[in-house]
Amino acid sequence: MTGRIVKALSGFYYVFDYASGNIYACKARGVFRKKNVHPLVGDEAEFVVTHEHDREGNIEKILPRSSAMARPPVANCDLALLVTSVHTPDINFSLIDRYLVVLQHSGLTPVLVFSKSDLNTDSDEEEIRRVYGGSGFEIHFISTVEGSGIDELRGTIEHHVSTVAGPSGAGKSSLLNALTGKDELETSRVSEHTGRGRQTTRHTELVALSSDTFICDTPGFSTVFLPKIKETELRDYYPEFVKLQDGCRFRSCVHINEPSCAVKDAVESGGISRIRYENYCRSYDELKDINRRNFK
Ligand SMILES: Nc1nc2c(ncn2[C@@H]2O[C@H](COP(=O)(O)OP(=O)(O)OP(=O)(O)O)[C@@H](O)[C@H]2O)c(=O)[nH]1
Ligand SMILES: [Zn+2]
Repeated sequence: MTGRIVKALSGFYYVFDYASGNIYACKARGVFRKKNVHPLVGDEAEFVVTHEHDREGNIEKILPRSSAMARPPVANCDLALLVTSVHTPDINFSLIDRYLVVLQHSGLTPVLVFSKSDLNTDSDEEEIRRVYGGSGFEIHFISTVEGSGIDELRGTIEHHVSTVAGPSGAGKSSLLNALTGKDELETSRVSEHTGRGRQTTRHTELVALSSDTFICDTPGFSTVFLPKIKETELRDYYPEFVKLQDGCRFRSCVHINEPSCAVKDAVESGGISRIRYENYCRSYDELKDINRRNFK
């Protein structure tokens, strides 16, 4: 049988069986011993059922991973819902643009989710579309208070393993609750050992929304440092720049001081958002600085 590990706790791996939708509590001794593989939440596993009645089994094999993140520790995630509000807290374009670089560098496809749309004016949303409309990233406006935009987002994450990222107070937990139908994912659970008190350390779980749609219940990427890349690579993380770069005179153009630069021309003519471009220049300088210091 084949399924996906949705939880790891106290030596058991909980495997969601693709065929039945049942969850089996599995041991993975053979996998450890023979292959020295440490299964992760998100891994796809071949397993055998040892006790059908108790839904217990044994993992025989971990299928090849396409990716693995550190925080939260999840394998095979491919989409990141980047949740930010326009008001309360106020939008921070520079932070969003850094997130977009970090998420792509981690191998995730970012989806821009602007939360709390019940607080937005029409002109707020027009501005967002002016800044990100050309970026190629998918844009959603949602409100968990009004329940708007949630169904469209459900369509976007279908057939994917998604994680939620974004700054504090953006509405990540509220969105997770709306998508999973669970209440208060974030409320600390009562300790199973003592039966009292509040567990502060949480374990990461994937919630199965269908047999091939999973979402990680622990928001990730709470801090965003630019990845360790060369400053000349940064341009590759701005899809709207990549689209135009063949029009630059120099193939190595980083769109800053070079003459005949199609990206700079597009900023002047309004085809590329000046906000995006200025954030790019700032991050470029920052990376250049870091790389120069590390080289000395
Ligand atoms: N007006 C409005 N408020 C919302 C909406 N969604 C969430 N909020 C409020 O925004 C605040 C933060 O929401 P959370 O879901 O806890 O945000 P979070 O991103 O998980 O926050 P952290 O745990 O700090 O990272 C709460 O007071 C929510 O009630 C929304 O759609 N509209
Ligand atoms: Zn250029």
